[in-house]
Amino acid sequence: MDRASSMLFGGVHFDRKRFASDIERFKEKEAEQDIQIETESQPIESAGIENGRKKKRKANTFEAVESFSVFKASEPVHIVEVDSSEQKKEVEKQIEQAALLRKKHGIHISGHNVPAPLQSFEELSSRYGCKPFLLRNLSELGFKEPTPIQRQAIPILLSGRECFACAPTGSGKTLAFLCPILMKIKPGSGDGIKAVVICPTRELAAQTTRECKKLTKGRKFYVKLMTKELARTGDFKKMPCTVLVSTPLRLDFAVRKRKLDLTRVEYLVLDESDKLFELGFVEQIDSVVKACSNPSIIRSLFSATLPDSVEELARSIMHDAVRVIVGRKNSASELIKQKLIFAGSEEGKLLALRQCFAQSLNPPVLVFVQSKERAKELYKELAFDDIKADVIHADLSQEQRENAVDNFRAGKTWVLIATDVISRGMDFKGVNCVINYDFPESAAAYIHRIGRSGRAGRHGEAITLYTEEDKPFLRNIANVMVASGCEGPSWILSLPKLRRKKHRPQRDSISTAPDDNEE
Ligand SMILES: Nc1ncnc2c1ncn2[C@@H]1O[C@H](COP(=O)(O)OP(=O)(O)OP(=O)(O)O)[C@@H](O)[C@H]1O
Repeated sequence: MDRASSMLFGGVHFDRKRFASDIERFKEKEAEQDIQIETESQPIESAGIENGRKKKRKANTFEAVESFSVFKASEPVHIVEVDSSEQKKEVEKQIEQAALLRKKHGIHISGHNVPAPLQSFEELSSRYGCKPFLLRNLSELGFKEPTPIQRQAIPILLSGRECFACAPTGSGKTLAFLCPILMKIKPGSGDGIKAVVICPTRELAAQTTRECKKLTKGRKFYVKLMTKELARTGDFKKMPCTVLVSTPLRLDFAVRKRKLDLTRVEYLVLDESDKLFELGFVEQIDSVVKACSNPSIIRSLFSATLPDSVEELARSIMHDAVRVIVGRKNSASELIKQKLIFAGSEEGKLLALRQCFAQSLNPPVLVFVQSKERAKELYKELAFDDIKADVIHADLSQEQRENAVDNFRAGKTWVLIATDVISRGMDFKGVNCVINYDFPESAAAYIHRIGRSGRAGRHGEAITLYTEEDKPFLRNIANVMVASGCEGPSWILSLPKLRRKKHRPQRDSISTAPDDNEE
C-alpha cells in the first residue's frame, strides 16, 4: 500500500509532514471524535443552510471540531452567527435529532459539519428538491426506506462533500452513490461525461450500469458501460454519455489511447475501493483520477471493508471528506449465520461438500474456490451429481461469464462454483448459502464472499471448510464471526496472531477420478 499511496493521486497535494501532528491527534482521538461530532456538529441542511463545494462552507457556533482535521478543508470554514437563543435551541434540537437517528441506525461519522441523515426518501425532495422521476423509480423498485448508509451518505454527497464509506455487504451502497449523481447532474447528451463509477470487475460494472438505468427510467440519462469494444473503437466525441461505469483497465485504456475526455466529470466513485487500491489496479486508478481534473469534482469511496491503510490513503487525498461507518468496520452482515467445518484434508472437503448437499441443498448456493483451475476441477466432480451446477472464472469468455451469472440469477443453476471474480459486489437475489470450499485468502475476502447471501434484509448462511493447513488462519475468520454476532470457538480465538495476512496455499487437486497413471 505504501507504493500505492506514494503513486496514487500524485497530483494531489497533502503535506503529511506539515500535518503530522494532526494525523497523530486524529489517530488518538478518532474514537471520541465520533461521539463528539455526533452530538455537537450541526445538521446544516436541516438548519436551512444549503451547503456546496462551490458555495461558501458554513458552520455554526457550536462547531467543536474545527481544530481536528486531517481531511484538508478545501475552503476556509466560515462561522455562522446564531443570534437568538431560540435559533440556538432549534439548532441544538436538530443536532440531537440527527445524533439519535445515527445511533438508531448504527451510523458513525467523522468530519465536521456533517449533514443530518435522511429520515425518509421523501426528504430527498423536501430538503434537496429531488425530481419526481427518481422518487417514482425508487418506489417502483420497492425501496420504501433508505438503508443506513443511504441515510447518511446521500446527504453528504448532495451537500458537495467528499466521502469514504464502509457499510456491510448487501446494505445498498450502490444507491447511496448513484442517487446523488442522478439528482445533481443534468440529463441530456451535449455536455460530456459527468459521472464515472469504477468497479473492480466487469460483472460488477455491468450490474451497476443496470441498476443505474433502472433508476433513470423516464429520464434521458445516457448511462454507458465501458465494454471492451467501446474502449477500443468507441467514438467518444460523438457518443452521448452522462454516466460512465467501467473497470479500471478499460477506462485507463480509453483515457490514454483513445483520448477519452474526463475533464468535466463532477462525480467520481470508486466502488469496492479497497480492491481498487491494491497493486495491479492502483496505476490505472491513478491515471483515471488525474484525468478527472475538474477542480470541483466530488470523489467518494465505498466498500464493505476498509483497511486502515486505505483509510489513511483516502484521508491524504480527499478534500474535506466525511468518513461514514455503518455498524462495525470490517465486519460481516449480521444476517448471515456463519459456520466453520473441519474437513481434515482436500479429500475430506469433497466429502463434506457432498454431505452438505445431501443433507440440505437449499439453492441457490455459491461455492467459492481459490483458483480457476480448482473451479474447473470441482465443476468436473459435481457436473455428474444430481445437482444443477455451473462454473464461472476468468478463463471463460465474456459471453460465457454472463450466461453463468444470468442462469444463476434465473434459478436455472442451483450451485454456482466461482472464483473471487464474483465475490465482491455481485447482487444475486436470495442466495441461501455460500460455501467456502477453499478457505478465503483474507478476512476481507471472507466478508465479501459470504456477503453474497444475507442481502437487503434477507437471512443467509455461510459455511467455511478448513483443513489442517488452514488452521493457523482461522483466527482472522473467527474474529469476523464474533464481530458480526456469531459464535467463534474459543480455541480458535486464542490462536496466535499471524503476521502474514494472505493465505493461498498450494492445494492437492480436487478429484475422485482414478489417476491416469494408476492401473
Ligand atoms: N432502500 C432500500 N430498500 C430495499 N432494498 C434496497 C434498498 N437499497 C438497495 N436495496 C437492494 O439491496 C440489495 C443490495 O444492494 P447493493 O448491491 O447496493 O449492496 P452493497 O452494499 O453495494 O453490497 P456489496 O458490499 O456486496 O457490494 C440490492 O438488491 C438492492 O436493490
